[in-house]
Amino acid sequence: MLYASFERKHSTEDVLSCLSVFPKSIVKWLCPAPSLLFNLQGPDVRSFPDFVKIVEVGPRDGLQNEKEMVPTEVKIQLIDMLSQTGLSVIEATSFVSSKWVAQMADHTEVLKGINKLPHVRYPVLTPNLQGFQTAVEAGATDVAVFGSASETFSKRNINCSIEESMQRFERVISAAKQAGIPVRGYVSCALGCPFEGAVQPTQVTKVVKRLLELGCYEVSLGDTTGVGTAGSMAAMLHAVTAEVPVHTLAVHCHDTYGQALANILTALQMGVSVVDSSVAGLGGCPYAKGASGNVSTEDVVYMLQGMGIETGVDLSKVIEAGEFICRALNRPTNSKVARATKA
Ligand SMILES: CC(C)(COP(=O)([O-])OP(=O)([O-])OC[C@H]1O[C@@H](n2cnc3c(N)ncnc32)[C@H](O)[C@@H]1OP(=O)([O-])[O-])[C@@H](O)C(=O)NCCC(=O)NCCSC(=O)C[C@@](C)(O)CC(=O)[O-]
Repeated sequence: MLYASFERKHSTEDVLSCLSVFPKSIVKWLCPAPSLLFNLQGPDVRSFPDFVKIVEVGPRDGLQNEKEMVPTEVKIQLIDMLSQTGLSVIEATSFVSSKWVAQMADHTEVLKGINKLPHVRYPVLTPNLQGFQTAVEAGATDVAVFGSASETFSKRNINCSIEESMQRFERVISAAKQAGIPVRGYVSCALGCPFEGAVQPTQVTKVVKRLLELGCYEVSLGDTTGVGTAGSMAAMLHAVTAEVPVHTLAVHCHDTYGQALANILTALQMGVSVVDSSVAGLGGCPYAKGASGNVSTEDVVYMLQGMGIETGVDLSKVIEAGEFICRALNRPTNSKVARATKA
């Protein structure tokens, strides 16, 4: 493992120079755009953060793709178990149309049924004003809007163009401001689109800037189908952080191609300190066929612990929550750490 001998106190330059001893052929194999990653200099290179905020998206992103309806009480118990792990943000559900995502139709019951702890935030997805209003009636105090860097994905996922989505979000954000509710933003397809293929970093930057200008406090960059590599993550973040402060960004990596941890590590190296993940690696997007789950929370916490980076999260309790939901869904965990721990 390339980063096995890394200690947080080593400078990024040390790590990069250590990596450069690998033969070019291995480097090429590891990363299709090694020159970008290994030539990071100046503002791109930062020291790793001392603390990483983990945004748990399992109850929403993890469960939304389940074909069989997951009982509402199972969703509630999962969120209540996750609330006991030290996580400070748990995305609870989404107020989308049940004709589009039937699995989230019990959003109100879920949000009302969970035992909300004062130190935990429970954001919910709200694609439009209608969703926002229903969410507020159900007691939401934190919401998220979700856009895309790809026109085709925007149309398939939320039935409108990117420009139309921004107009919808403007209305949501304006209503949220009046209600004193913070709004997070997502940009899907930040590293590639299942319909259009490559997505230009300049296009991602444009959508991120727009969401921040509208009033989102943070924008999560979604590798929706997990096609990204350390090279494309570095290239995209290089472009985005040239235009917006890095502390306003989060990464949201699906692990379809097994690249998620490497991509997260690259993002941390470039100053990102907010990481989305899903307990047991559950999930996938119903409008991105073939996309597997998010990176598992267990694997992210394990990696960060090994690097001496604080998360405030108790790994064993997350593993317990993962075991609970995998039992309920009758399937094995996608977390390698959970599997290894059990073995
Ligand atoms: C956005 C809409 C609603 C537009 O859907 P639409 O059909 O264009 O909406 P509309 O405004 O034309 O209204 C049509 C009907 O939907 C109803 N409607 C309208 N809005 C709502 C609402 N909020 N909640 C409930 N019902 C709603 C509305 O009342 C009406 O009902 P009818 O008169 O026909 O009975 C739809 O496309 C939708 O719900 N899409 C959600 C898709 C989704 O949830 N995708 C997964 C989440 S995104 C994701 O996973 C990616 C992410 C965030 O994780 C990051 C990453 O990995 O990249």
